[in-house]
Amino acid sequence: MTDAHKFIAIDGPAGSGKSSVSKAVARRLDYGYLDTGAAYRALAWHVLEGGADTADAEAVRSAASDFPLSQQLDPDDRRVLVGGVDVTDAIRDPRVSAAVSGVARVPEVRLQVNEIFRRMVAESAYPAVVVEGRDITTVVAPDAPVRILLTAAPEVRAARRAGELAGSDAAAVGEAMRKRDASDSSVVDFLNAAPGVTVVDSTHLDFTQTIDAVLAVIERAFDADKEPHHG
Ligand SMILES: Nc1ncnc2c1ncn2[C@@H]1O[C@H](COP(=O)(O)OP(=O)(O)O)[C@@H](O)[C@H]1O
Ligand SMILES: Nc1ccn([C@@H]2O[C@H](COP(=O)(O)OP(=O)(O)O)[C@@H](O)[C@H]2O)c(=O)n1
Repeated sequence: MTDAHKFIAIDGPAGSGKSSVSKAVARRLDYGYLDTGAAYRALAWHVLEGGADTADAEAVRSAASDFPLSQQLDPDDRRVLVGGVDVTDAIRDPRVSAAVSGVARVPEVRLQVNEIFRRMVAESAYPAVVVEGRDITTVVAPDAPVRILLTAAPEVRAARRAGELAGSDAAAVGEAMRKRDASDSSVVDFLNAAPGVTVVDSTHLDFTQTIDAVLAVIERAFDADKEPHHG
């Protein structure tokens, strides 16, 4: 059994604002923050570093069997290490973004990293942890008290992501994101909300409004919990 009650689960496609919004929400509430995509990215980096291709499922399984990942739950410590090597910046490289879906497609790897995520949350001293990814609301913590799907229109997501990568053109970034979302969504559905999951669509919300919308969902869920139960 997992400590499902400690999960604030947030899923969504690339560029929807999951990391930035989740981090801000965690800071506001003094909660932990876990970027599950960073773990998949770190494993993709690890496969590439070993000279293999992430399209090779056997190579991915082999890299996963020796994957010394170190990640913190502190929203202000974004460092990710693999075997003592700081890969924080390297895992954002377009080369890793292009390779990561190969890693995410291997079922045994998903089971393995899901256990890492559940253990990190269960063992943490934080009262709750904002955990963001693709399958947190559906697979990793389907019993979480708060489950949110963060979305935004594809062109808005592409523009936001392009704004982060210096010198990149929005069309190329959009196309790379579209490809990755298409590949990822054949593994888990993060484009449609599962029953009980609240959608926050940030297409027409600025950053602060999106944080407030997520905080409002959390507040409502915890207030409803405090209501006396009748019948
Ligand atoms: N509602 C919003 N309005 C404008 N920009 C946003 C909004 N939400 C997030 N951003 C910005 O969009 C970019 C992508 O967000 P990010 O959190 O990295 O998305 P994800 O983790 O879903 O890929 C970041 O630069 C972030 O600051
Ligand atoms: N829970 C998760 C999180 C990420 N992933 C994979 O990891 C990749 C990187 O995730 P990310 O959250 O860093 O991606 P962005 O949304 O930030 O672009 C995704 O493209 C998926 O292939 C996953 O399969 N399941």
